[in-house]
Amino acid sequence: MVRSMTQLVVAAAIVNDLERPTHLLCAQRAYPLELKGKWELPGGKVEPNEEPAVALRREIHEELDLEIELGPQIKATWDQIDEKTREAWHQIYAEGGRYAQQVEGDFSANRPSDEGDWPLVADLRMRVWVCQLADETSMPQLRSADGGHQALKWVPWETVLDLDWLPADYPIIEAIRETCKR
Ligand SMILES: Nc1nc2c([nH]c(=O)n2[C@H]2C[C@H](O)[C@@H](COP(=O)(O)OP(=O)(O)OP(=O)(O)O)O2)c(=O)[nH]1
Repeated sequence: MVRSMTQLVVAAAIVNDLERPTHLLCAQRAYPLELKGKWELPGGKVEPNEEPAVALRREIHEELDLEIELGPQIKATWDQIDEKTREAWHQIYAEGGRYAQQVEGDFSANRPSDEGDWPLVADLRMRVWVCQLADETSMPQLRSADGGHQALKWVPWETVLDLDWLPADYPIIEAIRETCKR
């Protein structure tokens, strides 16, 4: 198992109801410029010595001012970044930029992980849980302190894959949808 060299990202697939999920909360990135406009799952990088689940609650609190209940983890169904995803990242970073080096990096470092993490660009992997809002009456909205996103929306399973997701997210969103529609 090789994973010590990679940075762990945690993300929440927030659904309207863990028992009967019909909609997924999708977030649109505002930065960096290369990723602006792409959709993703809210979350972010785990800090050194931080528990992944704690990091996820922290990120969701910082970004959306929400408390979440964690449901099942969506484990990776594939373990290597594929050619299509790599191509897509290359296009995004064609002009260079803050993360360009990650895309040029050694993808083979992103090996299968016993924890079920999904491979992203070169030195990132992502752990994903299906979640729901702890208080179902709360309305997700962007905090002014969350400079990272420009929009949020609840999207039904039927159209969720029509969004312009970050390239590595397509198989992840598919797996979330399959799990939730079961
Ligand atoms: N949050 C999130 N990040 C994703 C997804 N898919 C994907 O490729 N990523 C990538 C984009 C970024 O390169 C990285 C997450 O970094 P981030 O910028 O959100 O992390 P952060 O909030 O801790 O912010 P920073 O301190 O690094 O600026 O993972 C996703 O669905 N959600």
